[in-house]
Amino acid sequence: MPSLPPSTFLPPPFPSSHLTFLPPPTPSSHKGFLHLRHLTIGGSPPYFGALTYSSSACLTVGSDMTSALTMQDTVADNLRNNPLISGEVMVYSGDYCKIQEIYPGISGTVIGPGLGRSKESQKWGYDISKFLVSDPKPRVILLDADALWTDNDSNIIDLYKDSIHTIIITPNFMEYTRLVKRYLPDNEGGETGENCKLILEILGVDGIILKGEIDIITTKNTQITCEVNGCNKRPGGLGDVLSGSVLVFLTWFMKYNKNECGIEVALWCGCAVVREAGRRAWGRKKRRMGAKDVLEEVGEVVEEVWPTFD
Ligand SMILES: NC(=O)C1=CN([C@@H]2O[C@H](COP(=O)(O)OP(=O)(O)OC[C@H]3O[C@@H](n4cnc5c(N)ncnc54)[C@H](OP(=O)(O)O)[C@@H]3O)[C@@H](O)[C@H]2O)[C@@H](O)CC1
Ligand SMILES: Nc1ncnc2c1ncn2[C@@H]1O[C@H](COP(=O)(O)OP(=O)(O)OP(=O)(O)O)[C@@H](O)[C@H]1O
Repeated sequence: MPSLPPSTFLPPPFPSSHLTFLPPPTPSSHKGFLHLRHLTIGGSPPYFGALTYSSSACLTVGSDMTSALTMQDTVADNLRNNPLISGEVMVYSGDYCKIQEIYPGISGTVIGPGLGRSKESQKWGYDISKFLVSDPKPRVILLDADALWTDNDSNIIDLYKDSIHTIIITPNFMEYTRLVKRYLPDNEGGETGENCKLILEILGVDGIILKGEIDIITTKNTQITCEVNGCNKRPGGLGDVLSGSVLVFLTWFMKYNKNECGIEVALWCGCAVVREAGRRAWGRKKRRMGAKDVLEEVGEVVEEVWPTFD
């Protein structure tokens, strides 16, 4: 009987002192100030689960408040029943009213989980992206899943090229393959790590997490891997848990980091936490493990690696 692989969370592939960027708990901070507010955008039927996983991960990792924006009332109703989504659940179908109201308080956004690939949902994602990109205050924006879909006349990702914001993309194997085909057609057989660097430059983004058996993290300055032991099953939704988790670590890093290191540290933390949570969920549930079980472990992992003291 194979036993659970051991935890390989620590040491990280950089000095452990670089892990010390999480906000110090204090009893006096007001809502959204210390652990920040986040926004997840996507979720069209039948994919509202993806948006739920991503938003829930934000809160479980430690966000003060997470809001969600979707295009369908039915999706919004489902999200409203999720106690982990403590912020507004908004439906956008024609004007930016509500998102404009809350956006000034948002530190970071994920766009894409369950967004869908139909013409209608891609156009919706494109319109929202125009709003996100045009905001004059630099923020963190993470493009995941269907925000990376490239079979359109106008691709969402092209809007984010060289923007003032910190832009991260988190493709899975297929999403990455499509990006290489679209943006590096002559280099399809190229070495993966090398192609990641080229894709980063062509897209004009700040970071790429290529998810897989090993997560390859590429930034403008470096490339590292996250090889923390994970789970032996790939239930749908793990990538969504990853996008919400990475978002929170990165917004914390942007606000609180005082070490001499780059954003790859925050990206690695998000990947490592989800992989370690996956290892624990696998140990507990084996074949019946789902993304929800991983989500349940994420907060424990964060607390063990970065304990809070009263
Ligand atoms: N709960 C929800 O609501 C969730 C909703 N989600 C939403 O689902 C939608 C579809 O997303 P996706 O990622 O499944 O679609 P896509 O990119 O076409 O990949 C599928 C194809 O890729 C292949 N394939 C995959 N990995 C491979 C590998 N390593 N190596 C080789 N092949 C590999 C695989 O081939 P197969 O293994 O089946 O032969 C299959 O054909 C999307 O809208 C997303 O937002 C998800 O977020 C999940 C949770
Ligand atoms: N072969 C693998 N071995 C170990 N971990 C993996 C493997 N493939 C992916 N992972 C981990 O699973 C997580 C999600 O990656 P995955 O490729 O399943 O994303 P995804 O397809 O976008 O997920 P989703 O189902 O949410 O769309 C990442 O944390 C990644 O590190």
